Amino acid sequence: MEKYDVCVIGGGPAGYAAAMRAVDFKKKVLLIEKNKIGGAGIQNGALSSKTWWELSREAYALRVHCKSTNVPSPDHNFQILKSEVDKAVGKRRDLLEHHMHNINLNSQGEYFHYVQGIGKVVGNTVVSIKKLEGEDIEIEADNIILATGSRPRKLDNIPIDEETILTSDGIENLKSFPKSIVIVGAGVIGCEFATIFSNFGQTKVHMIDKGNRILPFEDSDIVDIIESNLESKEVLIHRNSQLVDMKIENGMVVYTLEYNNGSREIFHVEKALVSVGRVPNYENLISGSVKINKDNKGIIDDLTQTSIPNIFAVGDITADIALVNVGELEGRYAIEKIFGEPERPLIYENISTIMFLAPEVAGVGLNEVKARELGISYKVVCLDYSCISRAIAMRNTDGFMKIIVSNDEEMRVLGMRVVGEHASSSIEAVALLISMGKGIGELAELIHPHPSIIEGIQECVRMLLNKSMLKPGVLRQAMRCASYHNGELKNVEFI
Ligand SMILES: Cc1cc2nc3c(=O)[nH]c(=O)nc-3n(C[C@H](O)[C@H](O)[C@H](O)COP(=O)(O)OP(=O)(O)OC[C@H]3O[C@@H](n4cnc5c(N)ncnc54)[C@H](O)[C@@H]3O)c2cc1C
Ligand SMILES: NC(=O)c1ccc[n+]([C@@H]2O[C@H](COP(=O)([O-])OP(=O)(O)OC[C@H]3O[C@@H](n4cnc5c(N)ncnc54)[C@H](O)[C@@H]3O)[C@@H](O)[C@H]2O)c1
Repeated sequence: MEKYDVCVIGGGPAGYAAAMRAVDFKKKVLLIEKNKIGGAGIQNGALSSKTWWELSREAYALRVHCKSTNVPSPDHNFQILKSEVDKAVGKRRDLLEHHMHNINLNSQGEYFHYVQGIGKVVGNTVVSIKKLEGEDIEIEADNIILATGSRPRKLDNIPIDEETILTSDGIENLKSFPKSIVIVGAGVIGCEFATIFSNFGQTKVHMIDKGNRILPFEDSDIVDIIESNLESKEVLIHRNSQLVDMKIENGMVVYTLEYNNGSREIFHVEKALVSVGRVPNYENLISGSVKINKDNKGIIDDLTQTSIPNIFAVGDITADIALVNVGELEGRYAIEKIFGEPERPLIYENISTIMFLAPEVAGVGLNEVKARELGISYKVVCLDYSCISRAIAMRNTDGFMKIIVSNDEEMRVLGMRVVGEHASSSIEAVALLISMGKGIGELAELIHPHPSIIEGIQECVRMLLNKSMLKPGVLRQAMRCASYHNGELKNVEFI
């Protein structure tokens, strides 16, 4: 039996990151992937949906431009757009494959090994591989990393066939823009696809969530902007209603909603997208003889460590945060823990995220919803994009930024949210401050390029220190500071 220092099952972002970190330690590592390398990070998730989003933004900007110049706007050809998405996905996958191939041509080749097949843990140090080509084998590994990711959660009463009723995995089966689509689950995936379809302007989008609004985990001031932009593109958000039935009839989706007053309404649409969260892939991964602790959410881990000392779980298989950056962080962390000391603690509070909506929403650390849930006393300061020169130059002042700090003298940064153009690049300075546990003093005196969206951060922080250039007492609609304590939010008055 071939022997390895570590065997990684699953070649998505988390598994790939783990395998590459093992190479740094000069360890013999085997990476097993049953499908295509890259997982949901590339194939039917992060990269493909973001390519659709970028294309849809361009299409929307073109429509707006045509309208303002009184020129007829062109139709968007689905097949041409899809081939662009496929090209982008192919490019990223080729990069990884080229990298894997060439790693074997240089001195690191003795460390990195790859096999395409289905891995299963059959003993504490033994993995069986059902190979795509050739005979099945068993290998021995001192350490095993489970990185088999997640899949879309399905609902018992919705007949998903990935042709008419789809999950995000089935989006690639679309052959043209549907005339209409209902999205069940208005979380991150649901809202990103609502944005994409409505940006192209060829699909009437309906949205349903089990909560009474879209993005139920996000602050309401942010949701208001996203909702009103979606609605301006004629997205129908079903509120105060519950999905009671969905079926496929004559190739169409027929769904029934029940409203709060007990009345019902039936809708017909061409397609449905079900995006109600994801579930970890851990079934058929571990033989019954391997006694690993599980609960109803999946394999239990403590900072990647499972109940078996040499077996670790990283990425979406651990039922916490499902993000590429978190998967990569966990993959690298597990390897560092096995072969040395982790370079940094595994802390989830400072994770940066972007939601690719209209406009984009970027965040790091806590939002107000989470701070209240945790019973944390905080101060929040908000600045509207209408006060930021760059947004004015872009002629797009739709958005705002807010910083949340501890409600004490120190004013430690707890989190930040930005909704608007360039949101993603505005959070980095604050992400760094949070990770360093610093207060806002440093931010107030940083020099930013002009004009840039991040200048708004400085003005927010100066507002907290009562030394902003624009005075919140004058621009009450655009600048706001409030303090939250004992369940009560109070405005802070300035000059
Ligand atoms: C539509 C969508 C959009 C997203 N957008 C973003 C985004 O913008 N930003 C972001 O950070 N995150 C995004 N995500 C989440 C992100 O894609 C995942 O968090 C990330 O891919 C998880 O990485 P992973 O390696 O844990 O799992 P996966 O990417 O799921 O990879 C797991 C791999 O394991 C393989 N595998 C499974 N079982 C076995 C087995 N028994 N043997 C061998 N191989 C196996 C699978 O084939 C797969 O390749 C998105 C997800 C979706 C679905
Ligand atoms: N830009 C990004 O970073 C990005 C993009 C896409 C996905 N992701 C990751 O993928 C994960 C999964 O995305 P998702 O959108 O599937 O999950 P989600 O948790 O973001 O949203 C699921 C939504 O479905 C709703 N819901 C749950 N059960 C329902 C039911 N029975 N009927 C109607 N609505 C129901 C929830 O209220 C919630 O709003 C995200 O948590 C995120 O970590 C990240």
